[in-house]
Amino acid sequence: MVDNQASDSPNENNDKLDVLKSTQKVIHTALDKLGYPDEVYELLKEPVRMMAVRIPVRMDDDSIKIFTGFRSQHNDAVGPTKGGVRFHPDVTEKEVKALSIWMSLKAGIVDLPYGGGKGGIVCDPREMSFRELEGLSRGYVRSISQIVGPTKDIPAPDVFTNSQIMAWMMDEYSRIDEFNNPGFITGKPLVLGGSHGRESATAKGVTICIQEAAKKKGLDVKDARVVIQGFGNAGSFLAKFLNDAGAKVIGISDAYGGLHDPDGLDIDYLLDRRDSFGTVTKLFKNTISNTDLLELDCDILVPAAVENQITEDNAYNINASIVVEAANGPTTLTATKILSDRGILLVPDVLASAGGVTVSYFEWVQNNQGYYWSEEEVEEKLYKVMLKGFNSVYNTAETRRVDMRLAAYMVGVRKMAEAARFRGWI
Ligand SMILES: NC(=O)C1=CN([C@@H]2O[C@H](COP(=O)(O)OP(=O)(O)OC[C@H]3O[C@@H](n4cnc5c(N)ncnc54)[C@H](O)[C@@H]3O)[C@@H](O)[C@H]2O)C=CC1
Ligand SMILES: O=C(O)CCC(=O)C(=O)O
Repeated sequence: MVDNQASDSPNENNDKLDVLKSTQKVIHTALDKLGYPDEVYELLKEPVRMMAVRIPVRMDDDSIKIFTGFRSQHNDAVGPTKGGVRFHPDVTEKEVKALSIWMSLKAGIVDLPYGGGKGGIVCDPREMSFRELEGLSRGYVRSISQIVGPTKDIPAPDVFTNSQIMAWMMDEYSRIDEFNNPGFITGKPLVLGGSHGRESATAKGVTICIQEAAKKKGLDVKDARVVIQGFGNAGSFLAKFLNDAGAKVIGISDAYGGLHDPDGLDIDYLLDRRDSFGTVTKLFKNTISNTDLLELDCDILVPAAVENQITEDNAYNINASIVVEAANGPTTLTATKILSDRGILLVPDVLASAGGVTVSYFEWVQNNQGYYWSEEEVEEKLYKVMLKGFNSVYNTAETRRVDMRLAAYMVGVRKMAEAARFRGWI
């Protein structure tokens, strides 16, 4: 039996889905286990900076709509903050804060010279035109321009944002700065200083974690049955990589439902038919719910969509021996404990999804030096970084007898705490 970070009392039901509270709880436990005093927790439990903005956008019908956006900078002791921008109707200030804390932890685990940042806008880009999205992207950059920049805070893509949106944001920032500034943002198109391999980097990193986790469980990926929730940037590339590696992808889903075929889905066909928001199931009559998808009998389950998908309500019904979190925050703390007690190996988000920010770092380095790397160089470097991150978390979990999430927090928080101490902040 390993030590788990969570044990909620029954009257704390809402708190269990509060991603900020739960991440604070694990940070506290991780710092305690590492022997840091309480001041360190007081510093790290909230972002050092949080900006809320109101963005007016002229819509296609000539009306003006005001959108709410956020940029959270968790901690910049190690270096500039870094993290994606999410366009989603469910974005909240608390969620963006938690997402920025997770970015700090990722940077610590894969040893990047960054702290964590994250942004979000409350909107549904699936219902906006191309021109309205451009107005919103540019308006967001104007609103946050004072606190971001290539040596301050570097945005990137996340849910429902892509390389086109990064291009508009880079162009707007370059106009404000009166200087062509590709290092302001990552995840750009290649012709604007993007990096080879960034688009598929998150899925590549997840694939490396799956391969390593499978070895630990004595499972061969090419014999594995895989279920993936989410068919966007992370989920669709992952389906492709695993399918190409010989695994049988038997279930995938998007926001509207899931597809299941115990003999394996035709991934190349689905990739061809998905839209730019990762929607594909609308084209099919025989779909299953996301709830049923998560409970399918499989070897490897990958939540690659949104938060709070595996909770105490379904954790006992998860039918996989390995769960690898491509999404940020898909499993609650209570569910983490249930899965761990059931002997399911859970590779946590802050490790598994760190491939994206790793190649974003490579993109920023290439922009700063004006010298660009081949796809092979990027892949080789990403593999080394992810393997090292996986091993340090796995070994910490083994030696400290804690679950992989707590181990990842222990590895991730240390660099930040040390940097803050050397700077004389605590
Ligand atoms: N894009 C990146 O580089 C990185 C993404 N992530 C995380 O991976 C997850 C997925 O992100 P992306 O693939 O980039 O987003 P995306 O926008 O490309 O795709 C999102 C997918 O999730 C589905 N989805 C949205 N809401 C859903 C819901 N309520 N239930 C079920 N499915 C839903 C969408 O239909 C789509 O298939 C997020 O948690 C994100 O933060 C983590 C690290 C890096
Ligand atoms: O590529 C980046 O800088 C950030 C990616 C991101 O937002 C994430 O890992 O959640």
